[in-house]
Amino acid sequence: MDDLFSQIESKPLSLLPYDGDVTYCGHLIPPEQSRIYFNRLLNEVDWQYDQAIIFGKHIITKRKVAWYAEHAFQYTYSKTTKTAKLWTPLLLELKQLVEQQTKEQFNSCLLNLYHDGSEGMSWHSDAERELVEQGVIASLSFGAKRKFSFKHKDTKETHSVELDSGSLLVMKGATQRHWLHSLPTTKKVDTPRINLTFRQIRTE
Ligand SMILES: O=C(O)CCC(=O)C(=O)O
Ligand SMILES: [Fe+2]
Repeated sequence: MDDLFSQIESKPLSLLPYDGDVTYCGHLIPPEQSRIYFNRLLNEVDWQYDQAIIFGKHIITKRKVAWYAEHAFQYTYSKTTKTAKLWTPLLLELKQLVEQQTKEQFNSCLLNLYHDGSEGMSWHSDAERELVEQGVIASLSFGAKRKFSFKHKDTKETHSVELDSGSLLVMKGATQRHWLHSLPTTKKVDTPRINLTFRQIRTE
């Protein structure tokens, strides 16, 4: 496992022209290994339908989610509070891969399971007060290739990238302050995708 990176030539691509720092590494994990990770994540993660309160209404999302961390942290978004489950060996293995590549440390991970292209995530930024300010978010994708977009909050400029299976996208610096991101829904994709966003939760 340790020499996985040295086997793969992957020059990260820089996506944003200003006000943020996003890099995309298309082939962090080779296709066959990515397929194995996808299946293991599908079977081993404790997937749940996500709940939120939006305009006072209790909503249950179509996509499934899970949240794991080094402690039973609590995290509030869309007016619902979630408690983290503790790292599993599989998630620790993926965390180690991501930490080696980014030279950063992560203490939690939010996972999303999109059953097909009819499920996505609308425009948002990840700057909840539980997160370290200007912390790094490392996003690992498996399964169906999906478009991922950024939109500047003031200029409305947009930039998109196709997130492939086994790819890593790293968002840091002022990115969350100035840019929104989304996973648009699409009729072109009829297979599932799993995404892991490794995050830095404030501990003090
Ligand atoms: O599925 C993705 O690629 C992105 C998910 C995301 O933006 C999030 O979980 O905050
Ligand atoms: Fe996000």
